[in-house]
Amino acid sequence: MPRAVSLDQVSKSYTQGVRVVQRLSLDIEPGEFLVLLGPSGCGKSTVLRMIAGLEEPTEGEVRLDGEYANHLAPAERDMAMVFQNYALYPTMNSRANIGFPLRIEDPGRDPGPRVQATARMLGIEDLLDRFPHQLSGGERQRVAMGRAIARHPSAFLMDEPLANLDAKLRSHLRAEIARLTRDLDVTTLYVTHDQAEAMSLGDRVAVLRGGVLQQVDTPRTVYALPENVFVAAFIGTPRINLLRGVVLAPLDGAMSIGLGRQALVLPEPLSPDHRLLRVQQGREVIVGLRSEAVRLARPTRARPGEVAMSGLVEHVEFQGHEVLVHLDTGSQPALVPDLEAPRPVSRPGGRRRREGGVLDRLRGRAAGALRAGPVVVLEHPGDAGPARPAEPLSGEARLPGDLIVRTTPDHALRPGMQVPLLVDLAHLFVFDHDGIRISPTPTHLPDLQS
Ligand SMILES: Nc1ncnc2c1ncn2[C@@H]1O[C@H](COP(=O)(O)OP(=O)(O)OP(=O)(O)O)[C@@H](O)[C@H]1O
Repeated sequence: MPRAVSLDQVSKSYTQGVRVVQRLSLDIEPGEFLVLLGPSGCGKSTVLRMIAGLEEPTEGEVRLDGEYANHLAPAERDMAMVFQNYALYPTMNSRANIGFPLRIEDPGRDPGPRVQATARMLGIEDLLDRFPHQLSGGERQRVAMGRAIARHPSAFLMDEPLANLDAKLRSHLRAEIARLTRDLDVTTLYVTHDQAEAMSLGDRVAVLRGGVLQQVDTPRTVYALPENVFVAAFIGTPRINLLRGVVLAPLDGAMSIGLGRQALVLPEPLSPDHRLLRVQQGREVIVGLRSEAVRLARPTRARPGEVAMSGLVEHVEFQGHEVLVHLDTGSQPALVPDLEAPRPVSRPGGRRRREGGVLDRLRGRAAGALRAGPVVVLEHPGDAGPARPAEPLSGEARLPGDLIVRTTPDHALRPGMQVPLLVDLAHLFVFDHDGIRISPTPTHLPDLQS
């Protein structure tokens, strides 16, 4: 039977006063494939290890099928773990590696038939007599999977199992893991920092930042309705364009969002989401435009809901089937500091290291504004001392230009060209200065009690 796994207000501190996981609540349904996604050091493995019983929560409850389980030893939890480094016994061949947990579980029983059936399922029958050093990385990971599957556990806990493999093998094994877990009808918690992996595997994706859960939902929803700017920036390639804007809502004129030298004029009649932006009049916001929200086309080609802008080509990135055009539109990018930075979320003595005056003030103001905790992203380079570039996401460096647009390779584009753009306002995200989504309307309103 697949297991229900619940975390209720779980926190973990390794050092007094430093919580690497903060009041995390999460319910994983029996048979569900849930991916825990976040940058390095955000506490993903710690969560997995607490569920496995390898770490004890400092506060809160782990429940298995609704039963309190904090005190249960790993062996009593009926779960199997698969790690990034395979963790195979070097002196045992694949047959013995896969059969090992079966022999521990029931020394009197011959593990042979179960090992053989597992190997057949994974297509590794011809590898059974080989030792780990005689296997490639992908083959080793298959054997490690076999060892986890053979026991017929009620849950799989996978910690970046594909991280050491090349891209092609990764995508192949990803499909295999999806098929296997579906066929075996087993609850799976899968840890990764690779958003593409998370999106392709998960029934739901839980995004963690600094030990705090930001959002948990289906891949489609976290992409289409990110609750805050961190989730928006972490999910999707190329990374969402985030621009600093100001809401302009004159009583006697059209509403617009000023973006430096240009403005997005919101078409009349205003949509319900855009109407709600009126209360932000005069306030600084963050505008999020995924690359599919903007296209290179003349104003005369505008479809309903599209508004015109223009941009100066700064850099053209040829990718074969498409081209990424980096443009200067005269706006300022909103940076997302610590997107990738591993760091403790609090320090002994209570206060965090000072990272910049405005940033700290905003972070304080945002505290408690969202169940996920503070998500402050609007950086004022002028106020915060020397400007710090945003941390690159998964190696993706932010190249010149404030807007990246995807287009087909048949456009002859060169740096220095001024090009017309159409922005589809149906794909416009607006986040407030604390980084919380205000348009489309948030699904979770701030909890004023907390
Ligand atoms: N045993 C430990 N003792 C002290 N600190 C620890 C211990 N294990 C983890 N940490 C710290 O806890 C934080 C979260 O670590 P964790 O391994 O859970 O993150 P992660 O998101 O899985 O990172 P990665 O993707 O890099 O593996 C990090 O700051 C890490 O240094």
